[in-house]
Amino acid sequence: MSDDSRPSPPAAPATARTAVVIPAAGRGVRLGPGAPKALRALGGTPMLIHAVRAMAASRAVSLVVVVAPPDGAAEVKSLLDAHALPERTDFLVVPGGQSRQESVKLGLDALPPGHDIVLVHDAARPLVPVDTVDAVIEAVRDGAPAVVPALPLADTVKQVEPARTPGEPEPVVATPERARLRAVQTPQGFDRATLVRAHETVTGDVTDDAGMVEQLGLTVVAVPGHEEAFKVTRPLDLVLAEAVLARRRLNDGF
Ligand SMILES: Nc1ccn([C@@H]2O[C@H](COP(=O)(O)OP(=O)(O)OP(=O)(O)O)[C@@H](O)[C@H]2O)c(=O)n1
Ligand SMILES: C[C@](O)(CO)[C@H](O)COP(=O)(O)O
Repeated sequence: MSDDSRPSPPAAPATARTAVVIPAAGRGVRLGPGAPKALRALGGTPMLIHAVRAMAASRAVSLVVVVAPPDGAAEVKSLLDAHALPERTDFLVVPGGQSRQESVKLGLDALPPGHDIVLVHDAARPLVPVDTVDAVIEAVRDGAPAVVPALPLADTVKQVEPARTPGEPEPVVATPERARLRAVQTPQGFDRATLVRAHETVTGDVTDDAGMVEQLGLTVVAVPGHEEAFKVTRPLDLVLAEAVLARRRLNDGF
């Protein structure tokens, strides 16, 4: 942990404008062969478009920056142009990098001034409800420098000594108390200056942006996540996403 002892930034004011960075540059190796994951169809529409619409559904969001596969920025721009999106929201597309962390940084670098709250949302979480997005924004407006949507776990979690050879039995070394564990989702919300500082300061392996803020020694808070905000990672997740979408369409009557 690198606590540089600087004070927490002041709370973003209630009028602060919100921008979203959507890292969408991953290949989707765990989903199996095919187009980059964000461009694969869900209910006939690219997963990325669902994620963009989910973010733009919040009236607080005025800008969405999509971080495209490194050689796919033109294709992503065409996709955004071809789909109906709210007119009150601006869209930017930038090419991404080799890791999620690098892609988020490239998205942050492209943000124009005037947005004091920044959300980071995985393109791979296409079905997050707008209430979850708004709850994250509200917690940042209320003064938290970093906010994660989170859910309690259903499984017991074991810490193991990872096998040197895949498939070998792995010794269990600890069982963390489940009641204190949470599975965290996106969008994760930040005071912009805090997130920029985290990406400029923290190096090494991190799996989410809030973890980088923790390494600055700042407090990250969790708000309730949503079961439909799950990440499409493996083939079975896509089956579940199709089912959730079909149920929504049935309920909405189209
Ligand atoms: N170089 C990368 C890697 C990932 N991502 C994005 O980060 C999000 C979460 O990553 P993940 O679900 O792991 O996606 P992939 O990296 O595509 O999946 P995999 O690890 O199975 O290849 C996704 O929206 C993905 O597009 C990105 O923008 N740039
Ligand atoms: C950011 C994240 O979605 C929070 O749960 C997750 O850590 C991303 O992991 P991935 O392996 O890059 O999909």
